[in-house]
Amino acid sequence: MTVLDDILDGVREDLRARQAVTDLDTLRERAQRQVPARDARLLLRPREPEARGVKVIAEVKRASPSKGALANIPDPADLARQYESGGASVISVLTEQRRFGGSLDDLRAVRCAVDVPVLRKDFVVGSYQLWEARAYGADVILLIVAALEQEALVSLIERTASLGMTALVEVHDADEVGRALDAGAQVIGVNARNLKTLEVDRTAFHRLAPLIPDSVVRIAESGVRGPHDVVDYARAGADAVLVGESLVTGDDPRRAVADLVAAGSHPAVQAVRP
Ligand SMILES: O=C(O)c1ccccc1NCC(=O)[C@H](O)[C@H](O)COP(=O)(O)O
Repeated sequence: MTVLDDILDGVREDLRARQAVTDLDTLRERAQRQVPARDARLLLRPREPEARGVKVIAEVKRASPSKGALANIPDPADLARQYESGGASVISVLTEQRRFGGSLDDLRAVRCAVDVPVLRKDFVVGSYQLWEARAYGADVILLIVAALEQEALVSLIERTASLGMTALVEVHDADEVGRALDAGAQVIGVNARNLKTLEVDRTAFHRLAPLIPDSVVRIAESGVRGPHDVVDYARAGADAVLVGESLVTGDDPRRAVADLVAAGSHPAVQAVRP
């Protein structure tokens, strides 16, 4: 059994428990009371070329299967405010509880604290979680190709769009890039972390980005240690980087995000983008 399989087993069990407490109709009503989802795609890839550069998606991440406990984060709303004031374009909130220490309450707290779009980062296995995400104020949802059959992926991408949200479709290899494109993904994240071995290979983005058409937003996920990695991903054509560990383990998250944003928007970086 892989780490991903193990995570998915726990996710399904926790999902059944939540479904027993809150039925879909109740969730739908809550989702309909939310303000419409914000357009994350346009923030990650602005129309004006001069506003481009590499954007930063900053993650609220307490723990991980690869590293164990990372940071205490007693007030995720405060951390999200610091990320936003450092210039993050999107805030990612890990809501998986068992391995990442996150929750839907974290998602709600962050949603209430910031104006930028919020990503629910979890292991989605069914549409109930999309309604949940919208009901708690998410604008973006992560869909991991490796965790889904193709039919489910297609239908979850469609459902995400019908809820007004943006699907960030995560891939790890060329086969998954093909599946994401066939399913209609408009935003693709290449995760440098192998979800079977947990090893980080930053060259994955360089290999897979050329397979992703220009019309699709390209995000480099995982393993960003500092501005030099942003510059490196810019060279390979990233529109954005998704960063967790290096932000939550540092002592000044606002400054750390600001440094990444500065690297991503530097004229020299713009010049090396393909
Ligand atoms: O972070 C992990 O160990 C992990 C293990 C298994 C599945 C997913 C995992 N992480 C989720 C993520 O994709 C990252 O939180 C995100 O890309 C940020 O990565 P990092 O900057 O390396 O914390």
